[in-house]
Amino acid sequence: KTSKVQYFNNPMWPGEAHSLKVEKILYQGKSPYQEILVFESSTYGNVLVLDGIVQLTEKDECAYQEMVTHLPLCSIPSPKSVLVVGGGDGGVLREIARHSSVETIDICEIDQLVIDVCKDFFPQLSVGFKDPRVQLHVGDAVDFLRNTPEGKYDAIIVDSSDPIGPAQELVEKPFFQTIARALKPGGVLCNQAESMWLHTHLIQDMLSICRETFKGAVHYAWTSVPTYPSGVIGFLLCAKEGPVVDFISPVNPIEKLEGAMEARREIRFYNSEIHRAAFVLPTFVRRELGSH
Ligand SMILES: NCCCCCc1nc2ccccc2[nH]1
Repeated sequence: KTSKVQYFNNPMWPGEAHSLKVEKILYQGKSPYQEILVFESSTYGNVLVLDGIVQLTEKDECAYQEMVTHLPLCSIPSPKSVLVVGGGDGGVLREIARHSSVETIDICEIDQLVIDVCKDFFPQLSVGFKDPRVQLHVGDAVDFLRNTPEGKYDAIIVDSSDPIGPAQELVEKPFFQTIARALKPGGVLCNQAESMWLHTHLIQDMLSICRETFKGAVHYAWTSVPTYPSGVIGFLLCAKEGPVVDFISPVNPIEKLEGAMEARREIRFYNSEIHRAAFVLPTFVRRELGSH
């Protein structure tokens, strides 16, 4: 029995649909923000679907969670305070916790039901919430950041769903301005930035907003996630001020993390070479994004 997880009319990837074989539906529900589905797939472990869009599978979540976290955190010497916007599954928290320099981890997730469901069905992601440095704020990140003091964070990670639905306002200029204000002078932002195969217009819009808002380096990076439409997803890395951070080579290599053996053993995707490679772009992307 297979069920089409993606529908042909999804505006994010019109005309495309992706299927995973469903062994068993584990949870179906609706929060005030989105429909939530969890099922056991035949070959990718448990799968989390929000409004019909695959958010993560147990098999390939590492590619996304590790890259969205370590690309920014390994690009600054000693991150101490970090904010996660979205990320209710806990995977980014799990990855941040590997950085012993980090002292405080704030997370602002709008949907409590996503957090509860992931605690039940994705224990190896929601383990991130157990770290004593984590402070959970359930609510709208736009309000949260408006009330955040200036210069509070070394790094902000926007682990959002797509800009259709609850995450629409997370790609607009005012939001990026509140992020820039909340960052410390040497601070960095990393946010989910769609697919180079499907969304170069959206990426161009985000890039130009970020180049106006952040005075430092702004680069696009990408990774492979087989269960995402087009098989890739990208990230926008922005430095609040220049020229200290260039992102291209990790100044805080993951291999040097204290207790590296422990931390590295659990890491399944990210390493310092993959970090460098992530910023290398295909020719059509350089052309369309205006290679910087
Ligand atoms: N926090 C999960 C981030 C991914 C959300 C779902 C998703 N999957 C995608 C595939 C290609 C481009 C953008 C995408 N957005």
